[in-house]
Amino acid sequence: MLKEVITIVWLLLPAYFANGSPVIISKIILKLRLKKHPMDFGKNFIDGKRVFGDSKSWEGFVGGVLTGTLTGFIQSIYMHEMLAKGALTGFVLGVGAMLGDLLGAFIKRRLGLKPGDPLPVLDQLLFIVVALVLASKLNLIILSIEEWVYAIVITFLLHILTNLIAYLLNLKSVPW
Ligand SMILES: CC(C)=CCC/C(C)=C/CC/C(C)=C/CC/C(C)=C/COC[C@@H](COP(=O)(O)O)OC/C=C(\C)CC/C=C(\C)CC/C=C(\C)CCC=C(C)C
Ligand SMILES: Nc1ccn([C@@H]2O[C@H](COP(=O)(O)OP(=O)(O)OP(=O)(O)O)[C@@H](O)[C@H]2O)c(=O)n1
Ligand SMILES: [Mg+2]
Repeated sequence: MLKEVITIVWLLLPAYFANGSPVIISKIILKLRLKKHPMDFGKNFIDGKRVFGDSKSWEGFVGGVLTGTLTGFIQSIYMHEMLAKGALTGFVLGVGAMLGDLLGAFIKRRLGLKPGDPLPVLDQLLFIVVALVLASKLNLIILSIEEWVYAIVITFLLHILTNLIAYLLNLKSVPW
């Protein structure tokens, strides 16, 4: 059981770090009094609400993808595997995580939820589902049904834990 958990967390680590990094990157940008650039350029969707909202910035997205890529690259050094494959897998998991997060924000805005409002399950899981679907479509990571179940349960629990930590560390204004 523990072996499976560690294997899955190791596999998903680029997506985890990609998803967690915008929180830290945002804090750094704020501390440096720099400006974040919203991915929707401040525009509204046809329903008159913001497309994604100010919570989705280009800096966070690019930072997340770079963090995922770097994580995959470092993993392949540690595992003495092909560096290019590790970086590519990290890049794909990073892009998938950021796209999943973006899709979540799009859905939440359509539902009239403000940035930071909770949407349980979607908040915790959409990023990893999109990352894994993208990685499997590109034949980089193919999980069995059992591994999918592990991935969903572990991510759900880790997301709650890390968001609580981020809140306690004053990195997020909400613990979710
Ligand atoms: C890896 C294993 C087996 C266990 C990890 C146990 C654990 C609790 C690690 C703590 C990770 C950590 C450093 C937390 C600090 C708080 C923090 C900054 C969390 C990130 O933000 C929370 C959340 C944002 O999600 P949301 O935008 O969707 O609301 O991120 C959720 C993250 C996950 C679900 C995956 C778990 C995350 C990790 C294991 C590591 C997170 C890594 C970082 C935050 C470092 C980012 C690196 C750079 C370069 C800034
Ligand atoms: N592409 C991204 C993703 C996240 N973030 C930063 O990371 C924080 C936490 O991300 P998340 O929890 O996904 O956003 P929420 O604040 O919950 O907003 P939303 O309801 O849109 O998910 C965001 O507030 C934002 O400061 C960012 O700048 N750019
Ligand atoms: Mg959130």
